[in-house]
Amino acid sequence: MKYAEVVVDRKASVLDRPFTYEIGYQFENILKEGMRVIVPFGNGNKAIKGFVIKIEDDFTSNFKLKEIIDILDDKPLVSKELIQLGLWIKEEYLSSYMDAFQPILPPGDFKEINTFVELFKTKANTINLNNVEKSIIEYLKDNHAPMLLSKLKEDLNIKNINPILNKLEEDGIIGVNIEIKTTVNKKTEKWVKLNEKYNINEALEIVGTRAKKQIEIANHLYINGESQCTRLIEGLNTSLSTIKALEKRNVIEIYDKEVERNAVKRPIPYYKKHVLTKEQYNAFECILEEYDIKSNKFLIHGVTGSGKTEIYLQLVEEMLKKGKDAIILVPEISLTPQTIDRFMGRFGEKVAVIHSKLSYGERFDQWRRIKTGKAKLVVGARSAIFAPFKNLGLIIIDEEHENTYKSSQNPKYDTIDVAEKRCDLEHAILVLGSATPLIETYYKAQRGEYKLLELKERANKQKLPEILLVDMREELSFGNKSIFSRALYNEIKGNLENNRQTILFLNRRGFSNFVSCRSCGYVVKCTNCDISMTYHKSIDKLRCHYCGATRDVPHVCPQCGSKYIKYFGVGTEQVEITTKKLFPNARIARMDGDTTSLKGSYENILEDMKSGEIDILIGTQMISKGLDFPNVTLVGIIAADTTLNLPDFRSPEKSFQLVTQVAGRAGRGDDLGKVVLQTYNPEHYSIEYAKLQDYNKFYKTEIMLREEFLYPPFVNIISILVYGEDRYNVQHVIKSCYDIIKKESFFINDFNKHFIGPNPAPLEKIKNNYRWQIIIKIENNHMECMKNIIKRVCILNEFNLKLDNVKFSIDVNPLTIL
Ligand SMILES: Nc1ncnc2c1ncn2[C@@H]1O[C@H](COP(=O)(O)OP(=O)(O)OP(=O)(O)O)[C@@H](O)[C@H]1O
Ligand SMILES: [Zn+2]
Ligand SMILES: [Zn+2]
Repeated sequence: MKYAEVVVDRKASVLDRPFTYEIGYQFENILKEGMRVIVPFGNGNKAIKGFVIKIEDDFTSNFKLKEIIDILDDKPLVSKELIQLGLWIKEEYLSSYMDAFQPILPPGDFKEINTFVELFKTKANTINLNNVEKSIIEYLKDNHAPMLLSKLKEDLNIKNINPILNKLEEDGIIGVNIEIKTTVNKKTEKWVKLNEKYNINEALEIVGTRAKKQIEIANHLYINGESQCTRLIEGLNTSLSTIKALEKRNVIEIYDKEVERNAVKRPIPYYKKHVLTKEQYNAFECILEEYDIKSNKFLIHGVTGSGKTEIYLQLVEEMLKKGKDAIILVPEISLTPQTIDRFMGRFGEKVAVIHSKLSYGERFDQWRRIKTGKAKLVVGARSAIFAPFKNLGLIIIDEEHENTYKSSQNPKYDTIDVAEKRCDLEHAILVLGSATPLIETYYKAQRGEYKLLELKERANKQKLPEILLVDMREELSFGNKSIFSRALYNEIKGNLENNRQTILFLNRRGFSNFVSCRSCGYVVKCTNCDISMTYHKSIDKLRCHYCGATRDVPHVCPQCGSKYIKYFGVGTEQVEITTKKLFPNARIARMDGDTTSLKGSYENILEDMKSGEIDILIGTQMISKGLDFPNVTLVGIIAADTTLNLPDFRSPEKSFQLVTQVAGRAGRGDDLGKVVLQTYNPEHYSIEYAKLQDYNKFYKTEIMLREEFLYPPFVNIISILVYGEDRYNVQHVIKSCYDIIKKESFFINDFNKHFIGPNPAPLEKIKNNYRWQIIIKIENNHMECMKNIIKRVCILNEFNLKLDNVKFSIDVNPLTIL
C-alpha cells in the first residue's frame, strides 16, 4: 500500500498541514508527486481538491485512512524540485502551505486541465519503433488535431501506457500539450493542409489538369505543409470557394487551430551580438569556468552602461547550447520594450515573457510554453523565478538591489534567497547584477558567498557623467524659492540649445511626510533610531516607526530658528507646470503612475523619446533605470531628499542607488553626460559618495552603521502584525503574543534579541482594520529558534490565543514596516 501527503485548499490555519491518504491500487502506478487529486475531507467527507507533495511506501496510523477519490492530472504539474522549493518557502517565510505553493502552481484557478497528445510527423517514420509504439502513432495519424490524452488512453486501452508515452515524447516523436479550461475564450483560426490519405500524385490526379488554381494550392501545401487559410488566399490570390471545393473533393482538410496569445505583439528586429570587451569577457569566462568547481553564485558589480545585459545574453546562449534553460529576472519597471527586444531580438521564439500586465489567459500560455519545453528562457518579473523549466541551468537577477524582488504579498519571499535555493536544488548558476548592489549582497560577496566580478568601465569607454551638487539652502538664501536651482535652469537651457535631451527625476516613493527645514536642511529624526519621524494626522504628532516614540511638530526650526520648516513634498505635476513656464518652447513629457496607467502609453512615451520627439522627460522611478538613450546628456535630480528621509533604515542606501541609477541615464552616447543633483543635505555621506560615484566608500560607511545600530545583515528583522476590526481584540492579542514570545525565548540572550513594541503600525488603520505590530530584531544564529517560537505562537496557535476576527501577518525581513 502506498500513501500520499496532500495539501488541501482550505484557508483556516489549524488545518494548515498536509493530510495523508491511501492510494488505491488502481492509482498506484499512476499517481505522482506534483499531481492534483480529489480527496474526501472533513466529517462530511466533502470531495475537495488537493495537491500531492509526497508519496510514501509506509505510514503508521491508529485509524483507517481515507482513500484518494480521483486524480485530476495526467502529468505532474510541478516538479519534485519545485515542491522542495515550496516547502522551503513555507519554513523560511513562515507562510501557510497553500500560500507557499500558490506561486509555484500554474496561474489562475485551474479547475480542469486537459492534456493533449500530438504527433510530430516529420520524425515519426525515421525511427525504429515497436508494435505498441506504432499503434499509438497510427492512432494519432488518424486524428490530425491534438488528441485528448484521456480519450487516447480509453480508445487504445494499452496497459501501462504512461512510460511509453514519456519515451515517445522524449524522443521528440510526440508532443504533449496542456490546456486549461478558462473563462477566456480560446482564439482559433482556420488552417488547411493536404489530406494525408493521398500522396501528392494521387492528390493531383483527383484535381485533374484543368483547375489551375487548385493545382497551385495543392502544390503549395505539398511544399509548405500546412498554411493559414487567409494567408493562403492572399498569397496565392485565390478564394475561399476554391479552397472549399478542394475540401469537398477530399484533397485538403480545413481545421481549427488555436492562436497563441503572444505576450509581445510587435515584430522585433534581430539584436546584434557585440564582441565582449575585455572586462565583459573576463566576467563571462569566470562564470563558465568556475561554475561547478569553485562557486555557482556570482555578483556582477558593474557601473551603469558597462554592458551587463550583453554578458547575460551570451551566458544564456551558452546555456541553450548545452540544452539548458534560463531564467532572467528584471524589475517590473525595467520590463520595457527595450529590455524585451534585446532578448527576443536575440533568441526569438524561445523566449517567454512574464509580467503583471498580462491577462490571465496570456499568463497561462506563457506558463504552458515553459512547461512543455517550447520556451527555453523566460524574461520576467519576480514571479518568473518559479518558471517550470525541466532543465534549469542559469538564473540571472538584474538590478538585484531593487525593492520589487521582495514580495509584499503571501508568501512574502525574497527572490534572491529563493533563487539561491533553487540553484542549489537544481545545480544551476546564479548571477546577480547591479551597479549598486544591496548592502546585504555585497556583504555576502565580501565574505565569499558570492564570487565578485567587477566592471569598472562603460562598454563604449565613455566616462561616467559628471555630477554637480547644488545646495538648495543656498538657493533659498539667495532668494530663489523655485524648485529649480539656477544651475539646473542654465544647464537645461544650454542642453535645449544644443538639441540634446534632458531627464528630470523626482522621487515619490511611498510616504514622504517627514518634516524638514528649507533654510538649513534639518530633518526631525528619532533620537533612538536615527530615522526620520513621520507625521500622523490622527494624533497631530510625529512618530518613529521603529520604536514608537512620539513628539510634537516643531513650528520653528530647532537648529536655525527659521520658520521655513514644514512637510516636504513636490509632485511631478508641479515640476511639469514649472518646466513648461520656464521653457515654453520645449517639448515636455511626463511619465509617472498617472500618465502611464493606460496600456501602451508607457511604450509611446519611450518611443517618442527614442525618436527625439521629446526634449525634456519628467518622471519618477519609472525612468530611473534600464533606459538607454544616447542623446540624453543631462539629468536633473529635483530633490534627493525625498528618499534620504524616508522613515526606513535603508533610506541612505536607497538614495545612493537612485542617484547612481538616474545619473547613469546620462551620457550613454558619444558625449559626456552631466547630472545636477539638488539637495538640502549636501553633507550627508550618501549624497557625498553618490556625487563621487564611489560605491566602495559608501559601502564601508553604511556597513559600519548597520553594525552599530543593529540592522541587516547583522540581524534579521521579523515583523508580526495583528489586524482586525475590533481594536480591543487586536491590542489584546498582540500583547499576549508579545508576552508569550518573550517568555518562550528566555534562553536567547537579551544581547541577541530586541523587541520593539507592541505599537500601532505606521498605517494604523487600513480598511477599517486596526493594525498593531511587534518588531523583533534577532541575531542570525538565533533566527531558527525565534522562527520556531513565532510559528508555535502565531501559526499553530499552541498557546490558544483567542483569535476572534483577528489575523496575523508575518514578514521576515520586510522591505518596509509601513
Ligand atoms: N561589448 C560591447 N561593445 C559595444 N557596445 C556594447 C558592448 N556591450 C554592451 N554595449 C552597449 O552598451 C550599452 C550599455 O549596455 P547595457 O544597457 O547592457 O548596460 P548595463 O550594464 O545594463 O547598464 P545599466 O546598469 O545602466 O542598465 C548598450 O547600448 C549596449 O548595446
Ligand atoms: Zn533650520
Ligand atoms: Zn525610534
